[in-house]
Amino acid sequence: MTQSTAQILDGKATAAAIKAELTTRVSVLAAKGIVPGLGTILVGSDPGSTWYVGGKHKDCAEVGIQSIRRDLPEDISQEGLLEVVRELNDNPECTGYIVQLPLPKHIDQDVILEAMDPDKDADGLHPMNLGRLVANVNGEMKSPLPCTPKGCVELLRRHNIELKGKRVLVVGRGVTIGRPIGLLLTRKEVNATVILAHTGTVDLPAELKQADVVIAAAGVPHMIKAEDLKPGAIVLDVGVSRVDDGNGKAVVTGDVDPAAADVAAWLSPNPGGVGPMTRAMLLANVVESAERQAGIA
Ligand SMILES: Nc1nc(=O)c2c([nH]1)NC[C@@H]1CN(c3ccc(C(=O)N[C@@H](CCC(=O)O)C(=O)O)cc3)C=[N+]21
Repeated sequence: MTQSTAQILDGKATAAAIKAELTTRVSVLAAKGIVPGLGTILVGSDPGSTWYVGGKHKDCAEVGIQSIRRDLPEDISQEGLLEVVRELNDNPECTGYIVQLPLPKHIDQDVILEAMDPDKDADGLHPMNLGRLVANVNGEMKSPLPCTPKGCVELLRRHNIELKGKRVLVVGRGVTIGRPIGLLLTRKEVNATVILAHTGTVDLPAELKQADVVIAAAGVPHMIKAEDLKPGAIVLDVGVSRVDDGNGKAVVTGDVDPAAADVAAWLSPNPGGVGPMTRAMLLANVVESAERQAGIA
């Protein structure tokens, strides 16, 4: 076995630092009589989703954000879910909210996301906010950004890693990461060159070999092999899969083969990398939106 050489992109420590900063900003808002409130809508009782939603409420308590929870049965109708969406749109205590994904198959995710008030969209997944991200390549973004892409950019920025002029390969075209992240990375303040690979890509190893930066967001356990990477690459392992550990216990597994640590210059661990950053960026979106509503930002 060769020795691991990659430096760690520590999402856990970085997220803790961001949460401390957000706690201060929440107390500034509190002094003006404003309490940000995050709503969550969870449909069904998938253990993974239930765990994520629980984590979001814990995070809120840590930084002083109020949280509002709507747990709904798996068999709720689309109209029933829309009613809850409208209730949170109109609820003044809820300054931002998320609908936990995935939704059950009988519900049209696009209809639900479009029914949200874009100003309360804490995930940055409303088509209005995704559209604003498409339209704006320069200057300050005044609308919420998708949490995981925002977390990736922030994780690199806080490790002083510049992407200007670098060739970035994004693997995966999902709406929460793969499709929006290129829009962020090609903004003028980042200036990366981005290639988006997906299951229709013909020669993924050839693309990987040329990439200075790899953002692995396919959700396929260990699909990115160490031998395919360019030596010295910067690798963000974003995919999350739950895999049986052989003893009937589910363990979180990323998209990147652990041996990548011998080839990459920087590697975000999974767990402990982009996941905690996603959670921190959700809190940041809630605070930023409350600041905008208060006329501070
Ligand atoms: N509307 C919506 N917004 C989301 O942001 C969203 C979603 N739906 N559906 C599911 C995915 C997944 N996701 C994660 C969040 C945190 C960790 C996280 O903090 N993971 C820890 C612990 C991992 C563990 O032990 O389970 C870590 O990486 O260290 C992971 C994954 C948000 N998602």
